[in-house]
Amino acid sequence: MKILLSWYAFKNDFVDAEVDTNGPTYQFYQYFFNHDRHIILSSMTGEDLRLEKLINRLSLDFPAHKDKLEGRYMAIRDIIDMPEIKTKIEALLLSLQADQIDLFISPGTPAMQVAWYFCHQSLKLPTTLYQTRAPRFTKTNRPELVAVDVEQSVIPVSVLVKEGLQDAGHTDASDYLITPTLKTVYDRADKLAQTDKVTCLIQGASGTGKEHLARYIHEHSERRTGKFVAINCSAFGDSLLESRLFGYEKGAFTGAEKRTDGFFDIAKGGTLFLDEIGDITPYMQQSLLRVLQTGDYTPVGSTKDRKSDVRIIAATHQSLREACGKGRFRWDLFYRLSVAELRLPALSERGQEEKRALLDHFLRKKQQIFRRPKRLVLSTAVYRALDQYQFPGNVRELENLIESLYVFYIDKVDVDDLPSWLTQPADDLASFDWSSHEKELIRKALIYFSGNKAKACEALGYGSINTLVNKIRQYDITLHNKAD
Ligand SMILES: Nc1ncnc2c1ncn2[C@@H]1O[C@H](COP(=O)(O)OP(=O)(O)OP(=O)(O)O)[C@@H](O)[C@H]1O
Repeated sequence: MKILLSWYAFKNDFVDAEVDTNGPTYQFYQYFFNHDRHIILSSMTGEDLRLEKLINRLSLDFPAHKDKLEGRYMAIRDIIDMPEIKTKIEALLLSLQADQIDLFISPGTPAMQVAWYFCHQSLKLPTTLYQTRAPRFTKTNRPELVAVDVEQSVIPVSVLVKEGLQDAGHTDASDYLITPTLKTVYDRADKLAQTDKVTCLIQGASGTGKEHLARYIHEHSERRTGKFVAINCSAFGDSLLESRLFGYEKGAFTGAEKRTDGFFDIAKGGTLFLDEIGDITPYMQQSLLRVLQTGDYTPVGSTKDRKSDVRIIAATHQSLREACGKGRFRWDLFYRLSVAELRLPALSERGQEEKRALLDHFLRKKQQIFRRPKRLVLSTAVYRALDQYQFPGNVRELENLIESLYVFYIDKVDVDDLPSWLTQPADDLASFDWSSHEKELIRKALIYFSGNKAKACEALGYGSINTLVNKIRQYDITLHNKAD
């Protein structure tokens, strides 16, 4: 099925509160619409008169398409909050992934357009971005449809968004749910926050709240007036990571058109959070060790050192001690980083009561964010299903689930509304040996792509080549026909 998705334009699709036949949505129907279905998105929670008006008018003027039209309420709290918009359309796009999806990006706020762009670039779904050129800018005096040519990337969207919005994160005390199993770790974090630059290493599986804890330390320290800058080290190769961290001089490399600050400069007086530190190469380990030992760093292409004034908080999902034992990570860097070590438990280690407490916490939080008058009510069967589900993606998976329920449901949720993978009987998966399955997949991908790791990495959907390299090492995979 070929689906068209678009926001409607609050201003450009209307004149004097009536549908504008020269507006982008109307004109799309006049000239270009050849789809099986069109979902028009509204940022409101419901009862959006404009959306109803637009759908009625399009149905009336283009009766052949009447049954293809559908309005969808996305309840965006702040129409320029890109991460919020991105999260919601990401959930929608994933639910449509079996179809061909055209994204008409002309209508909507700039944040909505950027969110389409990020989702197109990173989700790797069969999406195409379209915009229209208004008649006054075309030779034919008719609108023109322009496909936006954007390469899809292997860098996860979280990295792109995080990088683009370093200042956007803001939390208050109620954002931190400190349940009994987290009490000791957050108490230690409080003590650490009282020191100025003491470095810290947070260990925990993906989604357990490492960045959340790092932000807590920052916000409870004297450094809270400075910036909290987060970077996912595994998403970058050496030269990109080096230039992002330390900055660069004009002309340092092709494309370095002006002197640019790095994250050490931006986070001056604040905190630098280095996620997935275990994935950095020996070269970058050496560079970081130098900053930690001497307090100096050198921008790429410069001969002058700069003084570092950041607290470094590093995080990893793997055991760095083990990596050091195997010679993959430097012990001296490990000791410098782990002056204070904090470990976050997986959600499965935290017990049912804490899982329920987190569920309630996110039901409450998301109600505020979505500005819903009432909290979403989950049926007893939903609670039972969630009790049984293991949440391998930890707190993040649980939070995303509640968020997507708020996107699609207004008042209550029953067990049939849950995604099917979540309600599968647990013993279907209990005997599933993920490691050997993954090892076999990697081996086959490498053989298929004649040992080319970049292609295998893309096909397997790993965010970075380092992840693949580490897994090859971890599973001890050897190929006889290596050719990369
Ligand atoms: N104690 C907590 N209270 C409330 N929300 C939390 C808590 N811990 C984590 N979260 C939420 O869970 C989500 C995942 O947390 P976070 O991004 O910090 O995980 P992470 O361990 O850094 O993940 P990754 O390793 O994949 O980067 C975030 O949206 C965060 O707000």
